[in-house]
Amino acid sequence: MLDIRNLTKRFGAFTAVDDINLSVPDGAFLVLLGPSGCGKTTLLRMLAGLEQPTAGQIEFDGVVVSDGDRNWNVDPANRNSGLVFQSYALWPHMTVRGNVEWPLKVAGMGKAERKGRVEEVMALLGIGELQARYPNEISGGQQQRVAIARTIAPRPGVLLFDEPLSNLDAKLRVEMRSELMRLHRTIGATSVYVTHDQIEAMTMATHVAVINRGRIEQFGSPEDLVRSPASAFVATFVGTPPNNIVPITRHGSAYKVHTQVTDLAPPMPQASLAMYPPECLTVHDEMTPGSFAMELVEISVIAGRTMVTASDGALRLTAIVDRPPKARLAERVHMRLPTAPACWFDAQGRRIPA
Ligand SMILES: Nc1ncnc2c1ncn2[C@@H]1O[C@H](COP(=O)(O)OP(=O)(O)OP(=O)(O)O)[C@@H](O)[C@H]1O
Repeated sequence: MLDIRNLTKRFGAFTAVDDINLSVPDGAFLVLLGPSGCGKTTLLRMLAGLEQPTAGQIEFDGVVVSDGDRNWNVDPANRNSGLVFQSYALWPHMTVRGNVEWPLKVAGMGKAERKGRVEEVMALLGIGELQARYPNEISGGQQQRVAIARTIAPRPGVLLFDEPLSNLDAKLRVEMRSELMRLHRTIGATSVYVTHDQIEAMTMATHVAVINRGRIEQFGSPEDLVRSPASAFVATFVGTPPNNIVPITRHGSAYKVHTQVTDLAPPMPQASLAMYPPECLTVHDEMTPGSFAMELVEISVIAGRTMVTASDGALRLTAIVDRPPKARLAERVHMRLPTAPACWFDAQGRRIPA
């Protein structure tokens, strides 16, 4: 079990990680998801022991490995964790085999056992044939495999990944994603994976912590986040494409959805943002009752359906529809919302309970 309690990291007056609590069971694949600068790398570095928490504790399998309140930290090499970086950080003067073997040598493993383990992990990552090559003689994707093999060789209980696929091209990323999931199933180590790519998070995670400004916005399964986002931030950060959030304002005795007067009444006075999943919107070539005239800004085919994004300057809406509109880019389309939103948020983006 990985347990994080009241974890805080301040750099001077700036709080990068703000009182985070979460725990995942053994073998979980936890993804830390959030926009640039939200504190996810700082959190991962504290898990790795590279950064000392200002307050709070980290526990691996019931053993405290970092304690910010006591200003105490188990050394990165002695906390039974392994870190895979975005840059592969392989030793350039060592062969593939040498790189994978290195941490085992450092750990004092005997020669015969070492040989067996190196063969085993190289086979697991499919890099056996590259063993005599040097890092500059193999591709980026192969280097990442070597880096992963080197990290898992000493059998760490917790595997930490810092955006490990971000330097790979799109096709290789998808392949490596499946590869990492296979690896996770095989070795079963609890994994923590940092990314700002919500697709990666949604496909790989058993648990996702969405982080915003150093705090957890929501912690749950990928399904929870899409079906039941706890905040407008989560609703617009996850999902392919993400949900639409539309402002609802008072208009005399009635309400307006964006610019249109509506019969819709918010469930509570403070409900001022309505969420509409993209598959619930319709797109029309002509004006229809309640539709918004907007400029078509993006159109693409996704799995045989069409994703249409249109904007009127103040609001941007995305719909997933079966048939593309006649309009071309920069031309006018008419976007229509369903009668009722999927859920409501207050002006601060907090979910209003149904
Ligand atoms: N050593 C440091 N000194 C001062 N501020 C820091 C330090 N390290 C990180 N920060 C700040 O803490 C915040 C969180 O940084 P962090 O690297 O954890 O973000 P991130 O979510 O991983 O972002 P990215 O996806 O861009 O890597 C940022 O505002 C960053 O500028």
